[in-house]
Amino acid sequence: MSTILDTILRRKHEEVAARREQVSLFELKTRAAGASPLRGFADAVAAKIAAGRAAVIAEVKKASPSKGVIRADFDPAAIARSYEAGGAACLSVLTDVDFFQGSDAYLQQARAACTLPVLRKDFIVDAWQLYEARVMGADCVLLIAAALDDAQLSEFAFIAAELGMDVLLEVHDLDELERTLPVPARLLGINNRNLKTFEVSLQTTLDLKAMVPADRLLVTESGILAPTDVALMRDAGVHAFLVGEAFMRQPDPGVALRGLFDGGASA
Ligand SMILES: O=C(O)c1ccccc1NCC(=O)[C@H](O)[C@H](O)COP(=O)(O)O
Repeated sequence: MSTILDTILRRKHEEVAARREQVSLFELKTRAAGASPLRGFADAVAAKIAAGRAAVIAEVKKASPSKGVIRADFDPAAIARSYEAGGAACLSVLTDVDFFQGSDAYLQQARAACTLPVLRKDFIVDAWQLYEARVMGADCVLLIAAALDDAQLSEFAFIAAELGMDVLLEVHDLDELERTLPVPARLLGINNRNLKTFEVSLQTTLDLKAMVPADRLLVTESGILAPTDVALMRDAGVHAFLVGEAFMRQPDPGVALRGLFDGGASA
């Protein structure tokens, strides 16, 4: 049976094929060489943790396949400024159009409005998208183990590194975690959301945590909604968080960030 992830990936291949018709890889590589200077994404996460704080990767997310529209009044620049004031380490900006109502322009607007490093949150299925990510200003890209084979994971991580970008490698189960062990990436995300069923369980991070190599920065992703969720993770030694919905549903996302991470402990 086809899952939502299968549907997203099928559509993403079509979308990238259409985009490649518009801009050649050669042209994109030329543009990438002149892209805006990199902001160290993994360094920003590591710095927060080294200071004893939670490292919050705050997501700019208008809608999702599981929840529909999350934030109708959507101003990426204002959200980015609010997140920076609220103490975020980094931003994550959805650029997928069809399933998340995201946009490349949203990433550019958010990044231009603050000094934070930015993750391009999308479904990377083709190396071409890595150059595209750098051209639009991304400092980090997401590589989802469930969406890529072993060779692609290694090749895409290598190209991202050549472009100077950090990689957030995302896994959801032990098999995926083991597949990522040979892949060079500082950030290892454990997604609490099963992308095939939408089921969310924070237990996913707690179960896999012990198998994550000590040299990776572990990021817990999805379903962090309450201070008790933050405390559960921090007590288990997890100090980096990717959070979207909990902030996007509040009038001021940066104030919500401070509230969720204990009145300023993340700032
Ligand atoms: O959010 C979804 O519904 C979704 C569905 C299918 C694939 C990916 C999906 N989300 C991507 C994410 O991983 C989250 O946006 C991110 O971790 C933040 O999660 P949350 O704090 O629960 O908004």
